[in-house]
Amino acid sequence: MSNIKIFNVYKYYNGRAVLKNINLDINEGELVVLLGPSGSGKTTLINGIAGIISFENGEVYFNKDLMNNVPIEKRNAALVDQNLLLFPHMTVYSNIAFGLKMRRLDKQIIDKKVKLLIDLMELSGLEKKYPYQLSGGQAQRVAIARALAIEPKVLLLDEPLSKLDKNLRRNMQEFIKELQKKLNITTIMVTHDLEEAFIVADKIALLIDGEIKQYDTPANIYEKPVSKEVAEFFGCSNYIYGKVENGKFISDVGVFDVNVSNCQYATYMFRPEQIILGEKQKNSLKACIIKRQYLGDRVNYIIDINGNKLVCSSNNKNLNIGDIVYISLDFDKAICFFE
Ligand SMILES: Nc1ncnc2c1ncn2[C@@H]1O[C@H](COP(=O)(O)OP(=O)(O)OP(=O)(O)O)[C@@H](O)[C@H]1O
Repeated sequence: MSNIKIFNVYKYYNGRAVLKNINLDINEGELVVLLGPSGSGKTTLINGIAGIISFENGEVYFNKDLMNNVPIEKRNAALVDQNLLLFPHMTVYSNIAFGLKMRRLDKQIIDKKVKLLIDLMELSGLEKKYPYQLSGGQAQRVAIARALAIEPKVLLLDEPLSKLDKNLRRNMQEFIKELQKKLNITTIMVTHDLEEAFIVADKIALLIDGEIKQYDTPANIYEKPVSKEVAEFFGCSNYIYGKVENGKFISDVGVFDVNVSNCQYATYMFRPEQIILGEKQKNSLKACIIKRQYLGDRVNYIIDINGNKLVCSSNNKNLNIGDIVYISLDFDKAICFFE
């Protein structure tokens, strides 16, 4: 197992920086997700960590060893990407054993290691099957088993589940998370799927336009985004603009007690689920429903308060356009961005 340190990494293509000042500290045994929109640099970064490409600037360390000039096969990192590239003419057993045979290990040792992996990856009974006879999820597990066979210190997964359908993908996400914890192997996984990132990650590095915008736990990155840009990436947000004076936030929506004492312009952000629909109370605000979006397990209501539109998510599905409702806002839990 290994910790990973990435320091001041830059990568240029045709004179354009596609990675800018990337810094990451990954603890031994952690699973870090590189999350970001298409073209943000995720694959470039993971390929550089694997040693498939080199960076123009910066350093990559596994433990305290500088990897920059270490060739790919000596880095002790295994990369699994969406293309899998299982050997089509080899059985499941031979595919998993391949790396071990290349290392000329004793046949009995190979057999023992492959059998352990077949158990671990829940592939029993499939040893003699060929890749074309496997389901997508089984083929993914073989690819991961093959990568793990050489006992890498670092596991690198580049969108490994992108070709699976939704249900299979969910099962494999749980599987990868459990496996990674069982083996305690330092892992970096690329995805552009928010839910997948939340399910598997110990920490998420959000990459936008070649820069890490926030590196944090899933809960912090969602609930305490450092900027509006990060907040927007993780879904719909409501913003209330105003001024803070003597511990009061004065806005078009209303005047609220807040814990911010300085006198300045501020924007408070509320996720749709943080706008709570309820009975009329002392501090609740009167609003009118102007639109509703049925989402199965919940409804998003667009409400109007004094001409301000807010989105509010609720599992009360019985409200309709035109209904008058009361909402409460917990400013202690909201994120405040100062202007
Ligand atoms: N070999 C290359 N030559 C020139 N430009 C490249 C090369 N590889 C990647 N790029 C550019 O670098 C940027 C980052 O690409 P990269 O594949 O790392 O993004 P990504 O976040 O993994 O995207 P996706 O989610 O679509 O796979 C893109 O603008 C891409 O066009």
